[in-house]
Amino acid sequence: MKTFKRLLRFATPLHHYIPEYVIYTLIGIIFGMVNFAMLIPLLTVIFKQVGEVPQVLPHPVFSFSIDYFVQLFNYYFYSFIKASGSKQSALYFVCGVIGVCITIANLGRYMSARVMVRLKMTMLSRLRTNLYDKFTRLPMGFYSQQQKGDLLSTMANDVLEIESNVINAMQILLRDPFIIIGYFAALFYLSVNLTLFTIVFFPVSGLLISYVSKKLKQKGWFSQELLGKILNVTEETLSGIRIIQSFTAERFMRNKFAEVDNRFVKVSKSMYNQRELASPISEILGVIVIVILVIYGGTLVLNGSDLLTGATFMTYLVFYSQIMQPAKNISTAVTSMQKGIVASERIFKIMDTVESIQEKPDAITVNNFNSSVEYDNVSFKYEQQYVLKHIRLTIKKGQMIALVGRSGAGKSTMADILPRFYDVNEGAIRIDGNDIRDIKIHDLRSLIGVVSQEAILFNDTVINNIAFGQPNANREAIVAAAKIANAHEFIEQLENGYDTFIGDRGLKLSGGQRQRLTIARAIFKNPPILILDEATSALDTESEKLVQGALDKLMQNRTTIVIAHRLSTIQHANEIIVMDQGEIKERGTHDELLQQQGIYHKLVEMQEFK
Ligand SMILES: Nc1ncnc2c1ncn2[C@@H]1O[C@H](COP(=O)(O)OP(=O)(O)OP(=O)(O)O)[C@@H](O)[C@H]1O
Repeated sequence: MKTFKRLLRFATPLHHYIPEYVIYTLIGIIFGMVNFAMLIPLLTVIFKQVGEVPQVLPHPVFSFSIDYFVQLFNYYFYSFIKASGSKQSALYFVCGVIGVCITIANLGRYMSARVMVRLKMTMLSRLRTNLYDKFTRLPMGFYSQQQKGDLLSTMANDVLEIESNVINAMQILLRDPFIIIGYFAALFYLSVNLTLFTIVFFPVSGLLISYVSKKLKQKGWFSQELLGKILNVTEETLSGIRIIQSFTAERFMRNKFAEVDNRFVKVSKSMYNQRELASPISEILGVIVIVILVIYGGTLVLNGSDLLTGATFMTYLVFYSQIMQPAKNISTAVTSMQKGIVASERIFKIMDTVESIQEKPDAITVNNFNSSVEYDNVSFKYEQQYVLKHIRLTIKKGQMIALVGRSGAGKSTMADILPRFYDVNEGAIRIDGNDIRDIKIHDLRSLIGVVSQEAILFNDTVINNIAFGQPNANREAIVAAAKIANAHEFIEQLENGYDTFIGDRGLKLSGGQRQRLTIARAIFKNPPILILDEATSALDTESEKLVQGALDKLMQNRTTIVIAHRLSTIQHANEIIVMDQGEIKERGTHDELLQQQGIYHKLVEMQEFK
């Protein structure tokens, strides 16, 4: 119930929908019932049971009761026969009333459905947007523990699940109980005896249905989780298709896929089988009651009892049959509601994930970088083990610092903690003397530009990729940035120049071209502090020259941290930091380090040897 209430909050304010919905629904129900009530006069006319037309026809005095409306109908019914002098015209009159009632009832239903569509769309759109916002805010640490497929499944399937289950169920649960109450009132009006008899059936079927739905809830969790796994394998396959094909690992991946798929099929089958059970159970119970009803009521009519005429009994049965559908709807709605609630819980679990990187309420505004970046006794761990230990490093404005060391030494981690992708566990990082945790996150990140090994681009035009996040950027400035990044020439040769769509993740471009675009993006952003994470390591020599040239221009007049494997590119660094197992083992200029004959010396020798 808590989850459901929370879900409803996404559709607030509810008074924009509920009163309107109730009015339209009541119109639908009342005119639907009047429509069936017309059966009594219709059958009476057809079976020629209309008695003598009374001579005096008093117009009934208004009161809000069924009797008033029955008398009003009779008044016009008999006036009509009297005026035309034939019972045939009474038939036309009844049919006319039926036609009008059907139209109004359906109009009411349609309008109430429209209100629900409005509520549904508002709620789903807010839910999706909230989830998306959360995705953009969640820290890197969250993503290293979560699989992309699971998150995509939440955005696509769970939201859809809410659409198809919760909202439809809500629509039914807000409407059909009223239909049932309305029809029961009419049934009581028609025959108290018969109705008391049928009422016993309802709680019995209710208990059965709630038992089935409870079982369904557990499986709902499980099957969505498995669906997420299917998406994970698919996503992995699509992004690694080149490797899968070249390693001829298709069969291996297929087996992996088939394994999760089979488990999903098994769980889904059993879940659907149970869900399907709800409907036949209620149907069988329903038919049993009707049979008993027909025997009991039919006997009364056959015995000529005063309690029930043939026409009333027939109408009673029709009214009763109208209860079956909403009753069945409710039972199905309860089970789908459970399934939808499970999906909502999954969405809320993500929404409730604590954002470990928080901005202090009194965070300070920083617009420029003036003197230094300082790692002051910084220690950091992702999980149990520290991967950075007591790091002390000061980078003065305009300096270029290079981080080198074996794979896993902690170089990328050093870079990631500067824009607060992760927060340090001990010590502090300071920019111009301010602890970065005291600075507004937006301001901090605006000071820093990152060019990483993997060129991350978006499925958009060249221009929007360079001026990423700034839709109204100056075109000339963009072109100037591309020129500095050695990218202008190849962009010009693209089909639509700067307006060319570069495909999913920039797949229409070569590796070097992609990298130069990311450099152009960094140049355009023009941040005072730059992090270059092995930006040239994935390129061939020709491409590397172009990219390195672009990088050199990018680094001019900037404070730069370079993570490099190719030591030739960092010989001019103001300071080279040699890291190993999370610690700084050596530091100094290229020449100083060579003289030390330590780790750096060995690394250089190894590369020269290559
Ligand atoms: N998201 C993560 N969760 C847990 N451990 C991590 C995570 N990222 C990195 N590590 C671990 O932290 C240590 C340092 O990793 P880091 O990526 O900083 O090294 P690196 O020096 O940049 O290596 P490389 O040169 O191979 O990129 C490694 O032992 C690595 O296994």
